Amino acid sequence: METQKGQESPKREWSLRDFEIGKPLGKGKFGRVYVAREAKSKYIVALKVIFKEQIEKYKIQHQLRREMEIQTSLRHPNILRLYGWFHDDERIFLILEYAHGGELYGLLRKTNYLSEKQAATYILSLTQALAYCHEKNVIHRDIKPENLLLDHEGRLKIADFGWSVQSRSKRQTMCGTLDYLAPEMVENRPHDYAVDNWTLGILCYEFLYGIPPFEAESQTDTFKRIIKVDLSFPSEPQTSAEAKHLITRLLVKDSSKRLSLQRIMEHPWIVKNADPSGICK
Ligand SMILES: CCc1cccc(CC)c1NC(=O)n1cc2c(c1)/C(=N\C(=O)c1ccc(N3CCN(C)CC3)cc1)N=N2
Repeated sequence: METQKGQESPKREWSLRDFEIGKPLGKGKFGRVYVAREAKSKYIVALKVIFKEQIEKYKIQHQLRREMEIQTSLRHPNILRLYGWFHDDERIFLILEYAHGGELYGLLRKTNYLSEKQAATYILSLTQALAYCHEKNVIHRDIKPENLLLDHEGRLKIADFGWSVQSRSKRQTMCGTLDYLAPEMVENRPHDYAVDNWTLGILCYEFLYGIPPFEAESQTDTFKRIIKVDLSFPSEPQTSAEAKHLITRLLVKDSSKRLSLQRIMEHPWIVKNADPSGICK
């Protein structure tokens, strides 16, 4: 945590005794996430509890280690902080930034779809976070609405460790949904940074229409629609030509032809609609 003067607190050894545990935020295959309060500073965090026997069982120690090292090294306003971690005999505890606003997915479900200003603001935040990740050679953040949180001011936070912990409020199709995967991913071809540009196109469409563009009854049909880039825009709700232009320039099968992150930030729809502060009231 930052101390009052805002400089980093020294790397100290944390333990469960340092925290008062609150209500569970979600649960799943590897463990649960709770609200927690650090006893001395009263600082609110989210505590992700992962069971060691689950990690041994699924042989993912190194993946977890890599994800934790990446997450600890990332410092960006739109990426959820991992402050530190500790463990006891049977569990590993991740001390995470607490996002008071909950899941963006919840907001999307409640309002069906977002305004162009809100959608553009979140796409800009995601683009800036991804540009930062790509600078640090981190690709393929698993960005789908279920992995996006909102802080107390409504600022977007990418909250994934590439670590699927299923929580109650997640879509059933969540586990293994193909909706967000680029053609090169679903065709199991080598993928690079440009998969994230594709996913930004998917999310922009879903923010504006409330459903991902290639949604279909079965995974096989979604698969077919993705590799065909079978993209069409519903007549409702009305969206601007610029918004459709941006989506069309991202959902391109040839990954080298997708709009770059820099060009997304300069796109007329983003420049006109996004709130640079990342907060759109
Ligand atoms: C939930 C466990 C899980 C499974 C899979 C992936 C992820 C990453 C998003 C997670 N979450 C995770 O790691 N999380 C790390 C987190 C975190 C989750 C979180 N907050 C919440 O989950 C949350 C949810 C609802 C909330 N509401 C308050 C306002 N109300 C009106 C509505 C409810 C407020 C906060 N803060 N850091």
